[in-house]
Amino acid sequence: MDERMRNRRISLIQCDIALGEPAVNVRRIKEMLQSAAEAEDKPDVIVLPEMWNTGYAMDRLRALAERDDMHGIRRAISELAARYQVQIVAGSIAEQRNGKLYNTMYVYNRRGEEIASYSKIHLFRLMEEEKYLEQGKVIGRFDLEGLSCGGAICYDIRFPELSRALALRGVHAMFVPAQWPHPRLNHWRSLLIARAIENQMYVVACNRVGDSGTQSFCGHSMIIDPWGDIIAEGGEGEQMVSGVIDLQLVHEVRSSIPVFSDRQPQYYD
Ligand SMILES: NC(=O)CCC(=O)C(=O)O
Repeated sequence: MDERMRNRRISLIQCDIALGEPAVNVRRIKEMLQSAAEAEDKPDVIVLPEMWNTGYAMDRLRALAERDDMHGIRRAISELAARYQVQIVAGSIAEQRNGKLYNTMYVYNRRGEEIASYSKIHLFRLMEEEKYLEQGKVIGRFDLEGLSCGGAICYDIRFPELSRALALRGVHAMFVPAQWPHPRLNHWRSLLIARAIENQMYVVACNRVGDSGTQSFCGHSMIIDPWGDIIAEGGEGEQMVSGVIDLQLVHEVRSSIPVFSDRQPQYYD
């Protein structure tokens, strides 16, 4: 196997988000994407956090959420992916489609083509998502140059059924954009590690930092390998968190403990 296809460098942009300021956020994210893509150790994949265009400005979301590319978000990310020939898991954005609001992840290949989207399935009541957002109805699967990937957005990681459904569809790496606040840092870290161990897959999770209203977001973006070891972890400030993932390790872990052949689904429902 081509070594570059096997080992991939991933960079997570752990950043603050300006509440209800899409123009500010788009400008900052474009700058950060550009500097990530121009880094000496250029990543194969760049990952962004959840709802990075608006933050949780829920009561103003109908006016602020992206519709008809009004802030040029999808076009801008696509152009950056193509210009730097880098793959981008563009976190998620608040968007309006057919009059409904969604929290949606978009994914771009090195040619700037939009290859997948996933709208958050499990809406988080503590941040009033269920009042304002429509839930997604389809799980998110995509392929990054031979790496079989899945998407889960923040609260989704509390539902092991979703990551297991992705694993059963052959996923090797689950990407998790998030806006996860204190005081639940231990849940964030433990759930991500558990999802990686139980599904024997990489978990690549990009959280935001900074304060917004009463919330203080805890960062600690992480790349976790299929054995559950943390290969990169951020602190609580703005930073790039980078690491290399190796598809071969997924196969090695899955053959050392054959969890998928030992499942007994006839007893689970
Ligand atoms: N944005 C979210 O989905 C937050 C989820 C969260 O904080 C949790 O504890 O779950």
